[in-house]
Amino acid sequence: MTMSSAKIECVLRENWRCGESPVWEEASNSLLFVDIPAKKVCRWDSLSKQVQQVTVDAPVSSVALRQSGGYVATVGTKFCALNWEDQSAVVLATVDKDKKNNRFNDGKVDPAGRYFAGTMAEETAPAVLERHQGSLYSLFPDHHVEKYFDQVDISNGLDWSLDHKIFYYIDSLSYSVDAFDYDLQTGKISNRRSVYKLEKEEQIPDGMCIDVEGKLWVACYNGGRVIRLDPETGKRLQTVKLPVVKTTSCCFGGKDYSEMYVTSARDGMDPEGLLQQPEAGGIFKITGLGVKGIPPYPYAG
Ligand SMILES: O=C(O)[C@H](O)[C@@H](O)[C@H](O)[C@H](O)CO
Ligand SMILES: [Zn+2]
Repeated sequence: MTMSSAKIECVLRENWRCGESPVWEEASNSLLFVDIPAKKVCRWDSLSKQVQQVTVDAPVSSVALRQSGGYVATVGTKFCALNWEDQSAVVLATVDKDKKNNRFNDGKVDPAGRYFAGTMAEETAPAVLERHQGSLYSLFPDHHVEKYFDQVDISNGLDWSLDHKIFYYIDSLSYSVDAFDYDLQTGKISNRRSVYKLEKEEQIPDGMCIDVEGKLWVACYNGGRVIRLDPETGKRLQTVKLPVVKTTSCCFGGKDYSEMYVTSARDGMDPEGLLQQPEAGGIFKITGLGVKGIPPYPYAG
């Protein structure tokens, strides 16, 4: 597989502690993302190169567009609506009320406008946490929450097939990319199976997105790469290495969604690693991949 034309550029070197949940906002030519432990939602304007930030009151693990304006975000164990202008967050629903050590992790909106996000126990160090404490949820447009399953270790990447009939999901510590049958009408999932098991050097699967050919891109935490997978054959099609090891998530954006943006983390790195990887915690842009992505779905509530 050729990948020689891919070009990688660090577009933002503000050394985020744990960048996550990149989302392209076409209307503002911007990349939204979060810094989880810094409790920040960030918006990088790709034209002016300026970053705006909104600080919330708990770790913020994902952000998504909202059809009626503004954004939604998962903050602590709350689904919130975020007003960018006045920097206010309004709670729409709370989960895991009996689990004080839990927080949300990755989240994404489905093609019908439901906001899916899963939880995990708070980590004492990267990937070190009480196991099986998380669950997967979705916030419907009417603000009610449905729970899909529990026993999750680190709820992470998620996306839907182009025909909306499959939901792809990563529980990081299973080292697997899984698929479910998806019923877009009801938002129900069934028939869980694995479509790809990570190889040792690929390390921990984290964020994920789909491209226009229906192939999956998975950011490999500690693996310093994004990999492209064919969920039908279970084969890896491509590996793109980045100059930092803690690659956390990826999305397509830019003109016609022809660029890929990759977030990264610096939390958990020792001083020597930070010296060797000064761009750790930066945001990267990959061009020349030769495949495009699709626009993110906005939350419909
Ligand atoms: O970014 C996330 O999804 C988690 O919140 C992170 O803490 C790491 O991914 C995790 O440590 C590695 O699995
Ligand atoms: Zn993640």
